[in-house]
Amino acid sequence: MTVMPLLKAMKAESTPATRPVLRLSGVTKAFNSVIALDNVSFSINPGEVVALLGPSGAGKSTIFRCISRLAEVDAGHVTVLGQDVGSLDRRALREQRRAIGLIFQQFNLIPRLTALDNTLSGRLGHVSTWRVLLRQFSMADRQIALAALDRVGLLDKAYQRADSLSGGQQQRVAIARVLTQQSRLVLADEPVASLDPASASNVLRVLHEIARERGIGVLCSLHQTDLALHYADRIVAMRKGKLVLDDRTENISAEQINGIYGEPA
Ligand SMILES: Nc1ncnc2c1ncn2[C@@H]1O[C@H](COP(=O)(O)OP(=O)(O)OP(=O)(O)O)[C@@H](O)[C@H]1O
Repeated sequence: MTVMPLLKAMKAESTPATRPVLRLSGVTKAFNSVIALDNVSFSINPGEVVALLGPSGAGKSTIFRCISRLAEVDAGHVTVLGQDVGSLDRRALREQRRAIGLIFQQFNLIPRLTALDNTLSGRLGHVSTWRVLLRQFSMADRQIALAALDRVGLLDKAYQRADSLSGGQQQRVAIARVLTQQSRLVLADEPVASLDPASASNVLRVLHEIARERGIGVLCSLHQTDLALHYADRIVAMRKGKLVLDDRTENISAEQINGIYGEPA
């Protein structure tokens, strides 16, 4: 099968469900005397890009950690793809973590591997671990990965080492990996913080497009409010552990945005 028909087939099978892919209900988390999250509730629907804003120390990283249960909540619930994260046993938690696509500020690619091999590592949840370790991927897996690289505009770089790519290109490989993983929820922790403005826009545009196309819900922490207003469907803003704004981007004024960062947190 060539790359394009496979890409269409992947689109067809990923019909968006209607229930939220992520829901936080009354999530509270304290570290000793510091209340990092104070009764935080919001949800993300399939196909929706939600920008998570807030000054340093507002609680953004803690939200990511509670979603992947790297931190246990003190109260409230986190529901990922319909499952209460807190109720999962170790095996179910491992499976759920594999279903969540992760995009980090520092790309987290394996530098000496090609763009294609890095993209193929997104098949980890779909094929046995030994196949991944020995890089024994089937032709179908390779086609899925090549289609994903094509989608992010990097098919011509498939056999180039990751460390020879620009930052923006590496981040697009990370998006291709998420596509190959066929995740329905993507957590992007400051994905464009280390990119120049043009590359940052390009990465967020691709992220927004694939969210729409595949019905993927994206939670993306950002420090650049202009990019959030341009590429996010909704903005969720935190301040001192409290959720202070949750609205569609088109309803949000410059004043509201400035208010998030107004005084030091
Ligand atoms: N492991 C920890 N131990 C103690 N305090 C913590 C821990 N993790 C976070 N905190 C505190 O919880 C609060 C929220 O921190 P968090 O890292 O979630 O903020 P943030 O919005 O991600 O900030 P930044 O934008 O700087 O990354 C801060 O006051 C922080 O000092």
